[in-house]
Amino acid sequence: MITSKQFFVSAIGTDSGKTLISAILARHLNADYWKPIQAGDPRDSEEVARLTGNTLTIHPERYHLKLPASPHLAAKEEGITISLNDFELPSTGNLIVEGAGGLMVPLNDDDLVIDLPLKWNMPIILVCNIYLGSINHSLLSIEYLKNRNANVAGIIFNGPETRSTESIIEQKCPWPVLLRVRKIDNLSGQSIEHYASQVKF
Ligand SMILES: Nc1ncnc2c1ncn2[C@@H]1O[C@H](COP(=O)(O)OP(=O)(O)OP(=O)(O)O)[C@@H](O)[C@H]1O
Ligand SMILES: C[C@H](N)[C@H](N)CCCCCC(=O)O
Ligand SMILES: [Mg+2]
Repeated sequence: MITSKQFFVSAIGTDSGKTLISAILARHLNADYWKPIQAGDPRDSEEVARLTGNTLTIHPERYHLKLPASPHLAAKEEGITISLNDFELPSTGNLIVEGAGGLMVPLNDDDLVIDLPLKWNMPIILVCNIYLGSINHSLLSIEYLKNRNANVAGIIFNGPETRSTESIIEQKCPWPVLLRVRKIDNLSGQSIEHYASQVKF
């Protein structure tokens, strides 16, 4: 029996590199890509298509909201209430699903981004980008994943090599580091290939 590999990519915050890392993971697994909720433009789906040379299947967003904001707010602006029941996982093999912002970003008054992978029992990959303040944001996210008893495949560091930051997060994190992505000067298919060959699973 062939088992598919499906992961939900979340992060310690927005603008953390989830889209870039989703492209790397999708390339590594030859997986489809799906961004269920896009708030604002440009669309992450277009960036993943560009970075992977239009070779992968990209599933259409369930919501493409105009306002570049938290989904609960962007939806409210358009008179929409997002419900967890609105989302149906694409029926496919390997799949990378990208969240919006971080784990606790609200979809509506009750549900959060993390409720999507929990509903699907989909392993989460947490992107920890590196900046002053990211130790706290990473450890809070890790504690919250534990608190929600989430199925977590591992974490990925994104940013300048900072051993002191990475080692304290690794010490306190029960899941493995799957990849370390450094600043890429010209974001291209080639850089995606380079990192895709380094993913540890
Ligand atoms: N390692 C890196 N090297 C160069 N640029 C990067 C790197 N990581 C992220 N970026 C750039 O930083 C910006 C934010 O990254 P990205 O769009 O992937 O964040 P995100 O987590 O997907 O945000 P969102 O929550 O909106 O989906 C983008 O312009 C991206 O190309
Ligand atoms: C618009 C942005 N690029 C993301 N798609 C949504 C980020 C929501 C962040 C909400 C928050 O944590 O304050
Ligand atoms: Mg993104």
